[in-house]
Parts: sequence; structure tokens; C-alpha cells
Amino acid sequence: MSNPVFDQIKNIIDSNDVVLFMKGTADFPSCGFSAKVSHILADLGVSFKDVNILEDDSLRQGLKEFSNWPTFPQLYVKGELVGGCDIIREMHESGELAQLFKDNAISCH
Ligand SMILES: N[C@@H](CCC(=O)N[C@@H](CS)C(=O)NCC(=O)O)C(=O)O
Repeated sequence: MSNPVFDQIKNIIDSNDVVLFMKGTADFPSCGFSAKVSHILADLGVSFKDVNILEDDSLRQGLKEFSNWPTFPQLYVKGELVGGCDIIREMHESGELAQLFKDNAISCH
């Protein structure tokens, strides 16, 4: 049976190469973890769609189920979950994150 929240999530991640489901927005993050990932993406010069899950509780709960991931932020690249703050920070430090964007032909520094 189709789940309207899952359809909404699929629509967002299919229409945007890089999506950050976060608390707050890129300009005004409401949580340090979300702020960190948003700043990493900005440092790399990657354009991304920010989705504020605090504005939509069904999206907030639905994403945990869809991603099988219990926390935010959640970074999606080309429709695939990459991870949350800890993973993104480690991938950034190792250079793996920039490589992932390059491999997916996403413009970054
Ligand atoms: N270790 C996590 C830190 C993120 C985290 O713990 N987020 C919590 C508090 S902001 C969260 O999203 N909890 C679920 C919720 O608020 O719905 C990561 O790597 O992303």
C-alpha cells in the first residue's frame, strides 16, 4: 500500500541531487548537528536542498522509518542516504565526502 509520507520523501530525494533533512534551515539551523553538516556542505561549495523537519512532524517521523535512521540531520545524495553528522564529519575529514560528490558529478571544491 502506498504511504503518502514515503511518496513525499521519494519525490524530494528524486528531484534534488543533494538533500539535507535537518532541524532548522541552512541559514538558521536549530541544532548543532544540523549546523555542522550544513557548514561542511557550504565549505565544499555544494548546493543542496534543505528540508526543515521541525515544520512537519509526519515527515520527521516518516523519515526515521523510510531511512531506518533515528536522528537528524540526514544527508541524501542522488536518492541514497549517506548518513548523519558523525558520518559526514568523518567522510569530510578523510576526503571521502568530496570524492562522493565528484563520483556523482556534483559540483564541489
Ligand atoms: N550522532 C548523531 C547526532 C544527531 C542526533 O543525535 N540528533 C538527535 C537530536 S538533535 C535527533 O535527531 N533525535 C531525533 C528527533 O529529534 O526526532 C549524528 O551523527 O547525526
